[in-house]
Amino acid sequence: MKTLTLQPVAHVEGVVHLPGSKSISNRALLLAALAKGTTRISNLLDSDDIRHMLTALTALGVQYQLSDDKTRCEVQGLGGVFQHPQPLELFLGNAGTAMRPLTAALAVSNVDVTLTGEPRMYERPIGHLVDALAQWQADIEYLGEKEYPPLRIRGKALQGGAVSIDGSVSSQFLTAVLMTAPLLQGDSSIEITGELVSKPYIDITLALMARFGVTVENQNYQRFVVKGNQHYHSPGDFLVEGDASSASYFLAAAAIKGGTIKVTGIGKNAVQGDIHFADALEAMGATVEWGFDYISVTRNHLKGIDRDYNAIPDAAMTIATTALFAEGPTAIRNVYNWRVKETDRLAAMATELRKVGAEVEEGYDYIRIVPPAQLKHASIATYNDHRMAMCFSLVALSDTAVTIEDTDCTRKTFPQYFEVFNSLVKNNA
Ligand SMILES: O=C(O)C1=C[C@@H](OP(=O)(O)O)[C@@H](O)[C@H](O)C1
Ligand SMILES: C=C(OP(=O)(O)O)C(=O)O
Repeated sequence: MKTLTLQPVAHVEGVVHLPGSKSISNRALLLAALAKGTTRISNLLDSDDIRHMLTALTALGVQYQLSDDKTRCEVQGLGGVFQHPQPLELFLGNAGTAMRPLTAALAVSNVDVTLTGEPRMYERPIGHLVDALAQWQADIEYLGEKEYPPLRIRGKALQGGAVSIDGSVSSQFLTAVLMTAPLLQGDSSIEITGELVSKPYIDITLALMARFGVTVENQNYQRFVVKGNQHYHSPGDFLVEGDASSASYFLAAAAIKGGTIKVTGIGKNAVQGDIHFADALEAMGATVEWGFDYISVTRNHLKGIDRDYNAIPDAAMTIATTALFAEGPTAIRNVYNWRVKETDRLAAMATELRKVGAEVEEGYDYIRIVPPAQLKHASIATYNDHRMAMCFSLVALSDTAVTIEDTDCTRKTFPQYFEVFNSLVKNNA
């Protein structure tokens, strides 16, 4: 286990060329695999979550060529569902963007697959997705605890029709159902029950499906209608946007200790909801500039704000540690599903923020943070959660060092995170 102590940072500035978006990389790979034609993906993310998707596609017989640096991938589409009738086991780590969409795609394919993962994956619910697929007569069996992976999927052609899906725990379930719906034999309609969480990720899904030639009728995020018996079609070249969630750490660093930091690979028209993290920083007082292919943030006096972050749960974690540098309290509300991600993020965040001296109130679906007058050095546990490690690096932007335990957990989405962070540090400027 690698532990890293970051010394106090006096100043940050620079430019970061963002690695590709995790959410877009895994969607693009799956749709490219199912599509007719060859897709040349560039700026693909190279991280554990993407590796799990690639390994699964290989096992399922998909042909692709990955560049040496793993950021370009040419995928030969199957032109339809997966064909692998022999029993197969696929290990998907803790990648929600592999587990959920593959569950649905495999349920309509000619396969007999067992989906496994890391221990934490077996604590992350998938019942709402399986319930929805069961309404299409999918054959999915829980091999462990009911409503959790591992799963055995005996895929087959499915007719489609009307289903309802609970959207209140994870949008990835709806994403999975939507991406699979065109591959059904008949038309389908998907009705949402409960408050749909993480809504902007549905926009990513619909945008990607459109790039691969399939349109969905979106009735105000309450009902979606999709024609059956369709094919995805390769767009030819596909460029993955930079990862907006990964951008949040650098933009926050600038707001706290800039200088100016510019991130490139995303901009004002990006499809990822997490670009709106910059709006939260602006509301806290930072100066934000938007270009077509960049966002830049410059330091200003920060004040705490009280907001609903349901739309951007990943980037919202970065607000929790930015709050340590703001005047007054900060509240992050309506993030119940932090509890079912890489760890129980509400509990983990509260525990670790208290270690550096903050006064924290943890509710069922919110966290409220009062910054201390003086941060304390602490050894931060990361709970095998990449975002805990990345968020807490910001503590070093004070006159106190911070120790981050198990920095390797950033491999899930951003293996080079600490090198990039260090490249922005200008203590001798
Ligand atoms: O669809 C996606 O790519 C994602 C959706 C979000 O999950 P939930 O919908 O479970 O909140 C997000 O937290 C996750 O990192 C990626
Ligand atoms: C919640 C996350 O991941 P996953 O895609 O596994 O849900 C995340 O990256 O913060």
